Amino acid sequence: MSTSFSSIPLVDFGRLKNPQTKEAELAVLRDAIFHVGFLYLVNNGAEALIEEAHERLPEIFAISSKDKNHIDMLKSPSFLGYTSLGRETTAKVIDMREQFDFGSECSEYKDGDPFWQMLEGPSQFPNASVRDLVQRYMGAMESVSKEFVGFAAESISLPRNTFESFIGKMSRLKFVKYPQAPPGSQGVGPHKDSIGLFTYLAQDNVGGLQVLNKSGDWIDAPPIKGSLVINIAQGFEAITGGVCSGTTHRVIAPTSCTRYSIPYFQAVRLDLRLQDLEQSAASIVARIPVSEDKKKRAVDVPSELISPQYACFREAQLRNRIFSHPDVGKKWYPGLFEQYSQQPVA
Ligand SMILES: O=C(O)CCC(=O)C(=O)O
Ligand SMILES: [Fe+2]
Repeated sequence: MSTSFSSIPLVDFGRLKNPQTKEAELAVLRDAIFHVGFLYLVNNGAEALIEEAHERLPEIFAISSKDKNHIDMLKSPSFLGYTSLGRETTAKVIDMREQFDFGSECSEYKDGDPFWQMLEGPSQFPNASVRDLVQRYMGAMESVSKEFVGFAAESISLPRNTFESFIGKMSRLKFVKYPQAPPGSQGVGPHKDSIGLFTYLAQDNVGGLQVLNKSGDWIDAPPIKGSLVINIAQGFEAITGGVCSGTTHRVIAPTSCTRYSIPYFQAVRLDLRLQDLEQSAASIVARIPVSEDKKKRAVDVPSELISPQYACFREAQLRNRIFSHPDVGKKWYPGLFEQYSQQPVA
């Protein structure tokens, strides 16, 4: 087994569901989880909806600035809504992308709730037809992702329901537009997804997504029509005690056309505290067969969720949102913004 991958493995959902092929496909999934942290899920059953959503994106991004501003993310302490080009930052560099962030339906923040509960709240939609599309799309992703974590558990020799109790309330969905930009521009900078268990990404046919391997080389994740690119996010990394680590990735901005993408971030429970997690992680980790490949990546970004600096997931996640969207962070969480600005992630 090579320790540094040079391509992204492909997992067939149909084969996972078929008892005749399940074992063989679980071995492919296990390899992807232990060695790569990224995979393509083909035959996922959401192909028609993925195509429909991608067909709608150009028209959705073409709505007027007035309508976009009406649902600006600045209005949302839950970091949901519209973000115009140049207002998002990753690894301290501005990302060349414009986006709408949505969340699955959940109850509103009430007076007396802990302040971090504001991370989960109502979405802002530009119109009813986008709301309908988002709700259908999130429903489909919720089913795929729930089934997928079951297979992920089985692939690493854990009971199928191991991760179910870690799934959070509000998953997030983004519609993203990367405009044509000068060569070498940052679409989104190197990062590990902080806000969930796994991310399920539907790319268009342009390309530009790259994944960091253990030798420090950037490996292309070229588009495969109808597939979902799934990657381990920091929640799953933390729950497995860092054994199944998240993989750093980035997007190089397109130089000759616009690129669109739709990432779905499967929620992890925000109320988990590091100490609860340490206990659950210990029992999970004890049952995971030892990976043959523990090699750390040569170059990497730190994982906020497993940093001892943050007491719990919600704090780590809040910090991540505040840094990604500093204008929203400053407005709603000015004290934390100041405090986190002084502290690099350990
Ligand atoms: O747009 C993409 O292909 C990836 C986006 C991404 O990595 C993210 O939003 O976390
Ligand atoms: Fe990402």
